[in-house]
Amino acid sequence: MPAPEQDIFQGMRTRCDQTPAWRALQVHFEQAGKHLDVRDAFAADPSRYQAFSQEAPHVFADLSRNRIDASTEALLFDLARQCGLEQQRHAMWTGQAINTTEQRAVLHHLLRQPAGVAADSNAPPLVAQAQGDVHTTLHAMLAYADSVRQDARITDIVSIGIGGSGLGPSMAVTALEEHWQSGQRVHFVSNVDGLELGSLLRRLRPESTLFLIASKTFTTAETMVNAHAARDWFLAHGGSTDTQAALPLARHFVALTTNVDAARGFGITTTFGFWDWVGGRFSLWSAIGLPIAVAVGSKVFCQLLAGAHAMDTHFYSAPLEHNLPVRLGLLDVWYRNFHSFSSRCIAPYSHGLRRLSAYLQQLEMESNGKGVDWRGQALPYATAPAVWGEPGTNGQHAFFQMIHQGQDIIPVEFIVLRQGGRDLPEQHPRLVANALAQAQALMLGRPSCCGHRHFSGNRPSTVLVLERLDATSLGALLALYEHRIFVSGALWGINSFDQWGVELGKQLASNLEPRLASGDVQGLDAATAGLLQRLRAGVT
Ligand SMILES: O=P(O)(O)OC[C@H]1O[C@](O)(CO)[C@@H](O)[C@@H]1O
Repeated sequence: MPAPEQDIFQGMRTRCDQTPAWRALQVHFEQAGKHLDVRDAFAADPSRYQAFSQEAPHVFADLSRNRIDASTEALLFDLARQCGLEQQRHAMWTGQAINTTEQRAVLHHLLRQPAGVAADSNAPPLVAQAQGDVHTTLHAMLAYADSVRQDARITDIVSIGIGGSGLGPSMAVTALEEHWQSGQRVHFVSNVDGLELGSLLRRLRPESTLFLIASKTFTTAETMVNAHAARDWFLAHGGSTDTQAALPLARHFVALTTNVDAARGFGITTTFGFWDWVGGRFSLWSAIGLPIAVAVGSKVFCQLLAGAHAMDTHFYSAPLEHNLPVRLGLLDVWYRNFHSFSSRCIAPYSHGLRRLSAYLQQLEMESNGKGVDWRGQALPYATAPAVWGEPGTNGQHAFFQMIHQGQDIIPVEFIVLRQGGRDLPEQHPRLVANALAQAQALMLGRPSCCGHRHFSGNRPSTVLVLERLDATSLGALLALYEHRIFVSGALWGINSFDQWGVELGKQLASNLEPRLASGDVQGLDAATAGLLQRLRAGVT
């Protein structure tokens, strides 16, 4: 941790609970906020829908069914200003090392910035250097992606990576299915459970398979185990480490990593790199996005970047009062810290967005699931909610019962497309009607009925509207979520860009794996020892 005198946030950042606005919000919540009924608010204000709608690039948001009014939002904007949100945003944008526990800048927005934009005059030299490196790597990666798409010998691309090195690319490739045109199949392997890779390898031929090993560090245990298993399979089926051989490993394995040396040690000669200022969960825009570019082609990949850049510009330049990531991030703080809502449901009414919740779980919970502030001091308030969901309408027939009538209030985020996809377009209105009906039912309820048919209503939801599910809209939507998470993290005073919480489990797993073979339980707690003895029968 940096010593206090090195605190780069000195004078720029105040923790939310130490501001006058926080205390004003507490009073407002007790006196008005917790009693707000959205139905009454609509009755009192015919322009509520307009007042709580927000246009942003490629995304329209209806916030009107949330438990807020103009005075709530005004206090939340005060809170943002008193916490130094604008200064923190500027610090991120200009390349200050705001990831203080790892001493790193946070510059994923540069990955989608067009070439030729001048760096801020206050930015450290790293930024101008990074801008050049980004475009050099992007051109090389896109040229390679297009060459793979034209290579008739390659039928299957297998991307091996986990967390940020898997979730984003697999979600985006799934979402952009209508753009797959090359006829090649793109597979994603994350789990160290041999079933995932093993069942896939049974269907592949080494001469027509390209493996992309996606790992920022090139040390993540699951990815390395799977990469070595793929390598063993390749070599056992006619492949060779000799670059002159008929089936050279060097042509069928490519690395997407910041650790070029480790990739070389693995036998890989083609590496697309990125930089320590790209966090894993923010990396789909970098070389980690190569599987996306291979699936949809360079042109569509550039549209994804352009959509995200449009949202970046909005986030950086729109006044807080008209800034969609800011309004959503503030709503998240309001719900988590004043209403004590502990989860948020993501309900994309789009089959293409079926992997979005899984992606957002890492983005939000790994970023903001923290218990200490940037100085390492314990927080007296809650941070990230649990984020979960399923595409509509499937969720309606699974867990929406609880959202309508359960004891917990769970804000829902509906994501709705104005235009459906090319398949069975006549079904799209039914999908849209269901999304609208759910939001309507949550708000209106059916208070006149009692017993089992009683719906209390006043259950909050947000509706995000995209014109259609294309690369531009997707890029904007994902950047919206990235920035919204930045906003709530900035107010909570946490480091949204590290992930120390995953370290302990990794260390313990590497200690336990050899014990499963040896049966040595010395020094283990009784529960782990007991289970290890029970489970080792299956692994020896
Ligand atoms: O890309 P790598 O280095 O393999 O890491 C994969 C994932 O592991 C984590 O470090 C921890 O789960 C994530 O933050 C990251 O996205």
